[in-house]
Amino acid sequence: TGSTRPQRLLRAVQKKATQGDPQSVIATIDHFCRHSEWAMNVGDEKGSILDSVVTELNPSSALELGTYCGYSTVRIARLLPPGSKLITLEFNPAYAAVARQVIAWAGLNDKVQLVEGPSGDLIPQMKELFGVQTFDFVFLDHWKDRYLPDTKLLEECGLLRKGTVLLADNVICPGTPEYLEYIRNSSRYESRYFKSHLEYTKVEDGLEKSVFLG
Ligand SMILES: O=c1[nH]cnc2c(O)cc(-c3ccc(F)cc3)cc12
Ligand SMILES: [Mg+2]
Repeated sequence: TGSTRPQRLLRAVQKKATQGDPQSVIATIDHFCRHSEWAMNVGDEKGSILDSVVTELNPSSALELGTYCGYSTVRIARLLPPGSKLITLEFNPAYAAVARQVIAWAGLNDKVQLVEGPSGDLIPQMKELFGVQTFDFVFLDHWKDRYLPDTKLLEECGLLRKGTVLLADNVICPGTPEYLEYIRNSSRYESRYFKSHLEYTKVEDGLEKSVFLG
């Protein structure tokens, strides 16, 4: 009964990062994943692209699918304007428990609502449970086989508006071919691929940014 990798990542954050300082939490996790144990955070290279998309959009309401240890949650929430809200969905309770503590250490509790459960069940409840009208920004980073069904669900539940930006991680590695096929051929989206690398490696990966046209 040893510790898990997410628990060791959390321990590194609580040991080395400054409480209330999101940048130091980000830097600590990147150092841990580069020099101690690889973990599936979006990472610093793709994370910079994520930062530029969020900064340009300045969203009031954002959704993240797949919290894991909270690394991208912290990256996004630190850039949000006062009064805005990031809802992040995680179905693995062990990951959620670690992420709550990482988000708290970064001092971002007032901007983030972490909800445990399967995205397919939670997305239809967004309006009634969290008073969401539509999302300005959605970061897809949970499971490759859920990207397409969850995107269709977001459309059907009226959670996207003209101009909503979807940003999808891992469209090359592990790869989301059905999602790419749909989103790149749909007249309801304008898409662009940002070539990058799998976190902390030289393997190709990238982010797909898609604007919903309504
Ligand atoms: O399952 C994943 N969810 C979200 N993000 C991921 C991510 O950024 C990377 C990977 C991943 C990539 C290569 C590999 F050899 C093993 C795992 C998985 C996920
Ligand atoms: Mg990912």
